[in-house]
Amino acid sequence: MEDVFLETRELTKVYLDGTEALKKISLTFKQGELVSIIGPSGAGKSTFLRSINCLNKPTSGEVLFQNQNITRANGKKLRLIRRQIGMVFQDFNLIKRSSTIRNVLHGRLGYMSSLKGGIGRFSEYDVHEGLAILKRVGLEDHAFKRADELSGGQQQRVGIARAIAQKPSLILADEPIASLDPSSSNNVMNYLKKISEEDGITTIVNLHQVDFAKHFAHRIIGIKAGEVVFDGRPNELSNLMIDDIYFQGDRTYEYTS
Ligand SMILES: Nc1ncnc2c1ncn2[C@@H]1O[C@H](COP(=O)(O)OP(=O)(O)OP(=O)(O)O)[C@@H](O)[C@H]1O
Repeated sequence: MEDVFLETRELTKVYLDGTEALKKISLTFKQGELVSIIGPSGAGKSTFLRSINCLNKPTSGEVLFQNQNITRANGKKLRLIRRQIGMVFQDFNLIKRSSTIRNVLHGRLGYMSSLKGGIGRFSEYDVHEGLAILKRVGLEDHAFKRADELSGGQQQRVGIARAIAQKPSLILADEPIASLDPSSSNNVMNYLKKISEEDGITTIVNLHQVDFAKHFAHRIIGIKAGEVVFDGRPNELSNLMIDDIYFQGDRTYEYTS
């Protein structure tokens, strides 16, 4: 079991209104794998991703990250664990009026004293680092533009760059391409995969588009009504299985593979 990097044990989330979003999800993840989570709307994908770093506190069960129990951590310990986990969001979550590079350097804040971080001062080393990271996502020429002057795909690449600035060993991406056109989606997924492979970062990506999951992920996990109903390699995910994951009585979903 030594190559288990991240593990969820019977992870359960029941919201205050009684919705059972996750039902005892037990999974293990290896270092460096790119895993896509698929499933119909309301299946529990976001809840699962957000429960991993306790942004959404699980009701019961445990998350073990490099043998550290995140679910029992709090205060400084939780902050130190979270620093190793980069998040990428559907709506990018950038500071729109700030420059691209400043957004990227926000990923470094977890490494700065709160005083320095609070007034937003970055060292020459940080700026140099920020430019190098922007180069990795092909945005070095946009470093000093305002974030809201960039296209959606470029903004999401800034989101990825900000996550890398954190020097994470795990990236959690919640629907990173849901608001992008197919060409930008392809571009963003290519960068995410390249960085995950080059840096050996375990990456878990929630995706609505099954064809993107099949193309980019090493492994696909299908979640339906809070339970894992598929866990395998992209080539093991048959159309029948996709039907089974998404079928809710009316077969209204679409997939293109
Ligand atoms: N804060 C909340 N309070 C109550 N129920 C919630 C809350 N957040 C999510 N839920 C419910 O939990 C279930 C899982 O939601 P979740 O957002 O995790 O699904 P999802 O698979 O990510 O959906 P989508 O693909 O539409 O984003 C749904 O039934 C949802 O309505």
